[in-house]
Amino acid sequence: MPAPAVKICGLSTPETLAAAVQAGATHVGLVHHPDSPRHLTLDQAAKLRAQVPPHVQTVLLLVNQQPQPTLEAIAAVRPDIVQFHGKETPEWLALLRGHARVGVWKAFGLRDAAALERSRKYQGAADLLLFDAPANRLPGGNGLRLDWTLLAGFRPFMPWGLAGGLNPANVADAIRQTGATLVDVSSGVESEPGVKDAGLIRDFLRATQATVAPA
Ligand SMILES: O=C(O)c1ccccc1NCC(=O)[C@H](O)[C@H](O)COP(=O)(O)O
Repeated sequence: MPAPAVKICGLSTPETLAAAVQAGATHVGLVHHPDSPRHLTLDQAAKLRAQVPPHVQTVLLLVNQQPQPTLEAIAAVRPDIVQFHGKETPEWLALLRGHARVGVWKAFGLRDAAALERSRKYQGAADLLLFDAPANRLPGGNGLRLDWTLLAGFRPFMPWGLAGGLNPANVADAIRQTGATLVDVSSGVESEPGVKDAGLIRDFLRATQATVAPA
C-alpha cells in the first residue's frame, strides 16, 4: 500500500502551515467560513497561500457561496483546489469546473448506505469526493467520525478521500479498514478548536506513513 495523500485542514498560522509542509502533508486546507474557529479572511488566506511550496496543493474551503464571491475568492487566494463544503449542486460545480482553472472537491456527509449511493450524482461534476461525517454544529471540522464500515466494500466511481474525526491514534485503522488513499484532518491535530498543534500534525503524518507496506 503506498503512502496516502494527507490534507491538514484549517491551518491559520505560518508556523503550523510550515509544520504541516515539513511533516509531509500533500494538501493544506484554508477555511473561509466566518462561523468557523478556523476562518481566514481572503487576505489572510492569500498570505498563507503564498507560503505553500509548489509540491503541496492549497485547498480553499467555501460553504454555499454565490457564484460571484466564489470567483472573487479564487482570484484572491489562487488555490489549486476549492473544496465545497455546503449544499452545492452537481450542476453548479460542473459549471464552475468549466470556467475556473481550479480543481473541484465536494465534501459529502455520509450518514448511511443510501447517502453513499446519492453521492454518485457528483460523478463528472467534481474531481474528488471527500466523505465526511454529516454536518453538525459546523458544516465540517466537527471532529466527528463517520461509520467506516460504509466504505469497507466500496467500489469507487470517482476519486475519493476520507475525513471526519480522524486523529493520530485512529488514522492507520481508518486507512486499513476503508482503503482510503487520501485522508483529511482538522480537529484531531488541534489542542483546542482552531488551534493547530505542530506535534500532533507530525504524529498524524507519521501514523499515515506507518500504513505503507514494505516493498
Ligand atoms: O474546519 C472547519 O472549521 C470547517 C468549517 C466549515 C466547513 C468545513 C470545515 N472543515 C472541512 C474539513 O475539510 C475538515 O478537515 C473535515 O470536515 C474534517 O474535520 P475533523 O472531523 O474536525 O477532522
